[in-house]
Amino acid sequence: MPAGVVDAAAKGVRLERHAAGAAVLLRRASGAKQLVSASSHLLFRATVLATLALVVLFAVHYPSLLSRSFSLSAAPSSGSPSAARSRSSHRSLLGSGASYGGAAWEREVRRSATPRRDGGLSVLVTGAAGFVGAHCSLALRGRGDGVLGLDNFNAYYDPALKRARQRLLASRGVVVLDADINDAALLERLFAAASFTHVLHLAAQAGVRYAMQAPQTYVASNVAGLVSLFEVAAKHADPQPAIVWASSSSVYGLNTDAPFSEEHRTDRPASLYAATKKAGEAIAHAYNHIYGLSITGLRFFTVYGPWGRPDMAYFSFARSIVAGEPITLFRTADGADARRDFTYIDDIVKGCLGALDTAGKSTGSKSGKKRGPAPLRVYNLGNTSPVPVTRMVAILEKLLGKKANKRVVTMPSNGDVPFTHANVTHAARDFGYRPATSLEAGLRHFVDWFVQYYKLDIKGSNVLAGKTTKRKSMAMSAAS
Ligand SMILES: O=C(O)[C@H]1O[C@H](OP(=O)(O)OP(=O)(O)OC[C@H]2O[C@@H](n3ccc(=O)[nH]c3=O)[C@H](O)[C@@H]2O)[C@H](O)[C@@H](O)[C@H]1O
Repeated sequence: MPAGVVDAAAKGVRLERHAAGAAVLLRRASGAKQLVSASSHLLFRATVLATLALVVLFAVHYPSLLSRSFSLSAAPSSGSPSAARSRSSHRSLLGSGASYGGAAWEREVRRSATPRRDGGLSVLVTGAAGFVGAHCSLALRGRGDGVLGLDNFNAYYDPALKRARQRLLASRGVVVLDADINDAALLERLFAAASFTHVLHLAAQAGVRYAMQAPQTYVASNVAGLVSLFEVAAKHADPQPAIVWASSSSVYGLNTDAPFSEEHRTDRPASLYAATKKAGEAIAHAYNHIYGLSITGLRFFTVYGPWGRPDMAYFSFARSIVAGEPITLFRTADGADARRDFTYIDDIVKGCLGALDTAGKSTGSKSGKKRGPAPLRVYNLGNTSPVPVTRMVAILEKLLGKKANKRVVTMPSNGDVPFTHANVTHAARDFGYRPATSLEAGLRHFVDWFVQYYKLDIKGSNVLAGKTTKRKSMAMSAAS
């Protein structure tokens, strides 16, 4: 065979081998492709299933977040009070979301909300585990009204104190749900479960100076939360309840006319706290005007007493005096003592109940029609006798048997106002409000409770401020 033919034949054989090899490779590649395609189908299905499972889990644990509810928060650094608050609010959403609804839950709500006397009120109390909320809830229950409380148990101050108040209320038959006023779905269910005649809306972010640290929490509670409540009361409650809510003496801001009267200017707030309360009064006007909601705003003046708020000066000073720690007293730039119209809790409770009893009915309905104008009221609830903060400290020193370690500084520009002084003639005229407790008497009641609650050994000064110990069973003054 000629060499050229042999070469060509050899090339042909090699080509055939290559072609066969390529075919094998192609078959293998196509097999691999099928494998890849099959596994990507599997992967896709697994991803879809996992996503569905996550959605189901999310829906079970966070139903409020899937509804119309919302919650604003600052971006707190971890460990700050606002971080704790935000964590707590997260927990409360879990708590309320996971547990509300169902026949047993509705029975509990109705049982707590049902009056036990003829003509009794049925009151939804927001912030019921708070200072004023707990006292008012007990007083309402004490006279036979139905009370259902809610509270988000945030950590602005020691939640253990709020839990202790909740336990006390439970022992008197008042249920306080872990719930946030921004949880619109929950509020709707509450109004569907019980026919509340009234709402006593006390849930709020309190504290004048803390507003500089956590501004968004004030907007979330005092503005968004108020709107959330008004929305549900106006559009979902049938019949609409009458609403009494906590405004503040701080709305008078830089007002210098004294005593402060409801006719005075309130357009110069000195703090964001005051501004959110003033915004609340404007929002109340709009809901009254459009939806015929009966709304009463109460301007509280520095409320104090047993079961009080540990962030307030009288309470934190008592702790510091007992612990031998320094206290800081603010003086105005011209050297005057700051003065407050300190108002005792029992007087405030009487004012709140008086406002509820005289509230007048809402005139709107779920359909959006209102039959006519509904009451829109605002009242000062103060003591009518301002006292220098230095005098308050002197009374505490006497009651605690120990001198304060005082540091006096010029009042920082942090939202504080130099004095407050209430004119209460409108509240006296409309529901007989007459404050009857002197600061000496009121602080005595406070110190009695304080010593008992924290199990303090005052005589031996053997105490640790800030330590919460197991609460002794002790009645609230408002209920006794
Ligand atoms: O009526 C209200 O609407 C508000 O009342 C309350 O605010 P205030 O009247 O500012 O009470 P509070 O803080 O106890 O300070 C009392 C006095 O102690 C002085 N004060 C305070 C702190 C301090 O370290 N040193 C000091 O001298 C201070 O200068 C002041 O003169 C509520 O907290 C608020 O939520 C709101 O309800």
